[in-house]
Parts: sequence; structure tokens; C-alpha cells
Amino acid sequence: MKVIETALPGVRIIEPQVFGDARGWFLESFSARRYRAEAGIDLDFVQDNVSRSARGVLRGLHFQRTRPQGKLIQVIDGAVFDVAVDIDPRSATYGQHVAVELSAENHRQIWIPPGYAHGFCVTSEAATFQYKCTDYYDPADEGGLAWNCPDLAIPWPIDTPVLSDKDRRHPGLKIWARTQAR
Ligand SMILES: Cc1cn([C@H]2C[C@H](O)[C@@H](COP(=O)(O)OP(=O)(O)O[C@H]3O[C@@H](C)C(=O)[C@@H](O)[C@H]3O)O2)c(=O)[nH]c1=O
Repeated sequence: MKVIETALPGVRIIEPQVFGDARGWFLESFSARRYRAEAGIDLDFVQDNVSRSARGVLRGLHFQRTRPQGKLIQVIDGAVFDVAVDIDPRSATYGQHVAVELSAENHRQIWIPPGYAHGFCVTSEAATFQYKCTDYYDPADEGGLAWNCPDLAIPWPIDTPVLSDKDRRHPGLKIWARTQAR
């Protein structure tokens, strides 16, 4: 497999080795030993999630405040524009993001270590999105940032996404940071 470093510390794009033959193809989507050695993922995964979304749906930007989740993400069907945002005020890349297209066709994965905000929008007719998490979901611990915060300047490929009520209400980075500083 190929591992590509990004501008954000620890965030890596992974291209699994795809074995094609007359029947179709095969790939290993995770192997603890190899992902530790080659992608530097030395945390255990405790939860797997799958979501399905229609074109134009945007989920995010999400994180857990006290029990942050590392996420190993891939798309099983369709295509998404996937984004990780550095929300650590002590980080040299605070407020910066990495964006990557993940699709059933390119088989790409992204590893987002604990501590980043994450979101994606669907660029195909529909998309099936699958991810492994290093900590359990805790609704009481959820945090969010506005997808369209001007300080983040994320070049989303759509202007008017379909959002959940929850995702419509998140603050921008500056307002969120002020609530953290208290
Ligand atoms: C995320 C999650 C949701 N749920 C439930 C809560 C709710 O009733 C329903 C939908 O939840 P949400 O609207 O939060 O789902 P969603 O917007 O897909 O949330 C996800 O977004 C992406 C961007 C992430 O990075 C994930 O970590 C997660 O936050 O599913 C769980 O039971 N377990 C989970 O792990």
C-alpha cells in the first residue's frame, strides 16, 4: 500500500494495494500489524460505522471534545469530498485543513488521528461511507464547527449542501475557540 503524508501532522492518505483478476478485485481495508508499521496507526479501533447519504449531503464538521476519536475512513460506494481540520490551538497548523476525494473507484482511505474535526460532502448520486473509530461515540461529548466558517476557507465542491439541523447550528472557529479559552 502507499501512504501519503499531508500538511496536517499525522493525517495520512492511504492507497491500499488492489489485487485485480478476472473476477473483480480484492483489497485489505485494514490489518493491525501492517497499518501500524506502514501508516503509523498504533491505536486500537473499538467502533465501526457506516452511513449512506445522497448527493449534496454534507456531514460535519464533527469531533468529540474530551474523548476524541481517531478515524480510518473509506468510501464503499460513490464519492465524497472528505475534510480534516486542525482544531488544536497549540498546533502550527491550527485552522488549516486537508481535503481529499475518497471514492469506491480510487479506493483511497484517510487516517485522521484523534483531535481533528472531520466532515465530508457527497459528490456522487449517493455514497456509502465507512469508518473505524478509536473511541466510542458519546453524544454528550460531541462538538461541531460550521462547515462554511470563513476562517476555515474549505473549498467545498457544492454551495448549498443538505445539512442536519444539528450541523446548521455549529459555531465558526473563532467563536468556538473563545468558548474553549474560558
Ligand atoms: C456518529 C453516531 C451517530 N449515532 C446516531 C445518533 C443519531 O441518532 C444518528 C445520526 O447521528 P449524526 O447526525 O451525528 O451522524 P453523522 O452526521 O453521520 O455523524 C458523523 O459525521 C461524520 C462527519 C463524523 O466524523 C462522525 O464521527 C460522526 O460525527 O446516529 C450513533 O448511534 N452512533 C454514532 O457513532
